[in-house]
Amino acid sequence: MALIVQKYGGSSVADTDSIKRVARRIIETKRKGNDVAVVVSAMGDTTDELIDQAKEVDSQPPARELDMLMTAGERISMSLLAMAIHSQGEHAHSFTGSQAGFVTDARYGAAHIRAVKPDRVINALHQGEIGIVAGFQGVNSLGDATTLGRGGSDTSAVALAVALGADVCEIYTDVDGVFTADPRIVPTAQRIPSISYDAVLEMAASGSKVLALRCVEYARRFKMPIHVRSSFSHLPGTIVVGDGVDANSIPNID
Ligand SMILES: Nc1ncnc2c1ncn2[C@@H]1O[C@H](COP(=O)(O)OP(=O)(O)O)[C@@H](O)[C@H]1O
Ligand SMILES: N[C@@H](CC(=O)OP(=O)(O)O)C(=O)O
Repeated sequence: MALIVQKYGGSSVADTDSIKRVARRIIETKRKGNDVAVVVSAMGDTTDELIDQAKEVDSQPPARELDMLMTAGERISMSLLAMAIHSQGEHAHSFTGSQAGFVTDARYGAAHIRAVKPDRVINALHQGEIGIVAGFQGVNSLGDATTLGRGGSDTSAVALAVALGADVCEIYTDVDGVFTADPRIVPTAQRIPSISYDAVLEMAASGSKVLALRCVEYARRFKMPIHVRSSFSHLPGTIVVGDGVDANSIPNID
């Protein structure tokens, strides 16, 4: 079967009921016979709330401390998700960005991934477990926690998918894929069934926030297929691949 990386954004894990729902979805993919590694974002607006709290105690928080604080959001969701999976009868093991081998440069708040060495995630998969990785974070050469910039979990997911040699990186969100415009603002927007990296990069560059720009650049560089879909439905979503690649060749599209 396939090796699938699934990323669940904050909108998909906004509360504990949502975390249970996402756990069911992950287990469904695993029980179809796939190996599954998951990247998870902080619950709902947690990252914004953490930043607000930082500013309440220090109007100019040191970047190192702000990153230390922000990485806590994803640690909450990753461990709750591992527990929800456990309670539904499967084995899961959660990892911080550092534990999952995300080595970055030292730019707090806007760190760039230098290397991904996910040995512990690979071991978990070999044990038949589901690996859960905190998105949006890594560790610098000083051993300090770093964050990748807002929306950085998409990039974490593609980078993990590339490092694991996954067959597809599925990005789960709260809309049914990539649309011609933001479907929450433009009700007549149409879902795009499949789209090239270049076309989605143009959309991201012109302000569409459905996928982070760096995540698409990373996917294009390593030819990693991305499947954008809703965690609230089983509708087909949007496949993002290079020109000439058959979108139907991507696993787990039903
Ligand atoms: N072209 C587009 N297609 C789909 N969604 C879009 C588009 N442009 C903007 N969006 C918005 O992106 C949102 C999903 O991104 P985001 O809120 O960051 O989700 P997540 O928490 O899953 O990362 C959707 O709710 C939608 O309003
Ligand atoms: N939690 C981080 C990282 C992230 O990517 O979140 P989301 O996947 O919910 O956009 C942020 O809010 O920026």
